[in-house]
Amino acid sequence: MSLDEQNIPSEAPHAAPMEGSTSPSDKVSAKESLEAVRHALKRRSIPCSSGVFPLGAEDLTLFYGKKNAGTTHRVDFDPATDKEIEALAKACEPASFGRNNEAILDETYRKAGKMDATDFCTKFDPVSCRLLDTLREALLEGHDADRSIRAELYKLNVYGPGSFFKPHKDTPRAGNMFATLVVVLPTPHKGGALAFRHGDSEYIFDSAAAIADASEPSIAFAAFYSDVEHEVTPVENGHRVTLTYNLYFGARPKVPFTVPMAGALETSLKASMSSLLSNATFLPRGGYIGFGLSHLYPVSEGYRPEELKDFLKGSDAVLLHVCDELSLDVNIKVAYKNGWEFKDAILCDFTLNSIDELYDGIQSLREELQRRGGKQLVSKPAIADSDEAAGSGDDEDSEEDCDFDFPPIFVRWVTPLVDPCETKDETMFVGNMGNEPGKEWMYSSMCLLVDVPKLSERLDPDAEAED
Ligand SMILES: O=C(O)CCC(=O)C(=O)O
Ligand SMILES: [Fe+2]
Repeated sequence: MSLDEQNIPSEAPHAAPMEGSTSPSDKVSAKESLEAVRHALKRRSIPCSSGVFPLGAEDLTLFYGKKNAGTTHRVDFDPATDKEIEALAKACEPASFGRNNEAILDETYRKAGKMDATDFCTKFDPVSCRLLDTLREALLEGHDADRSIRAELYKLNVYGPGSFFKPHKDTPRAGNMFATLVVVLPTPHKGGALAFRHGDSEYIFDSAAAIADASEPSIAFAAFYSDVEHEVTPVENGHRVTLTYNLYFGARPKVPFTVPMAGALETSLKASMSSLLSNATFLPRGGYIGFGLSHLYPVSEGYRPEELKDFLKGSDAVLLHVCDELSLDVNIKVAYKNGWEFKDAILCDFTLNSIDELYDGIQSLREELQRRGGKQLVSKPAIADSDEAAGSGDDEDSEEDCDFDFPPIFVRWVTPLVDPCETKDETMFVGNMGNEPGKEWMYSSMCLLVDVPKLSERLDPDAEAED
């Protein structure tokens, strides 16, 4: 089960499975099928897997010390003494955060100690203790479940009383970096919960309480897609010691190890999409439908959005898989927009970076996007109110009466484009805030553009287009 698949309510709007059907559905309206597709994809659950993992002190021994400092310290969590933890806290440096390329020290935003991975060594290994195996099922889709995940140790952090880290997304460092793992070591403390936000949902994981309540010695863990907004709430007492890992997609095995299983999301999405596509009132003459992806994805200058097909997360990966199963032609596009509205967006199959530095104002950006082949987006409702009543099901994608600077592309949106800067805390601009400076890779809002064939071809895929 993917992180996004958890908590899928069983009550979904009615959608008749139409797989294998050769006649148009007259029982379920296109609107109902569309609602069922939207319902399946709704960002209702937090893409996070968290809990406790039983582990003895012998697996947690920590050594630390600076190069050429002459001394190395050892901490055993059986349990560690206050003196040992205080010494560890003292050996840390103040943790900065990233705003674009800048490393910023600002204790009103992040108050914690950090130790770089070069200055410590831990016996804890998420691979050999099988924590990563436990997480794999939640992190990867059924069809990806035998894919390898590489865990790169990133930092050790110590949060003393009053320490916290305000909302941010974790800075992307590569196209295949997709998730973060936080491991909370068993030291007595209170507070320092991890709070996550995605879409309209919020989830709080009180790791301190989880460790205290565990029936056997345990660490606490939380693994989440790195573009999911998260924060560490203030530590009330004691010290919260964490190890963080960046998780990367490994290569897919050439021959699958296991027979892939469809999850609940895949099953309901495939049924509702099949139902929609076989409805005679839905786009009888064909056209593009767009799905704003639920997650943000790292892109860098010159990156081709199509490369992302290998790195989609959660429900986005399921959506692509379902489109493939339904033999639909799918492209990934990036949307560049003017201001905070997508109404003037330009859809591109190339990416730019450092926009503000490279282009002098929005007009020259538009010109550059046009020069590179970007298309002016004309958004349309997936089903116009009049469509089903009129029975025509598709209004003309007409250029008449419209004033286009350059070639338009007409898209009917099933799910909206996500604003990369959306945050619950409107006093902050989290779009460029990360846990590390860096602008080489930036999160971008992407969409799947699906080319829906005309009705006769949908119902009989073997029939050649006659006109
Ligand atoms: O320590 C934690 O729980 C999370 C820290 C974090 O969010 C980060 O390092 O980016
Ligand atoms: Fe973070």
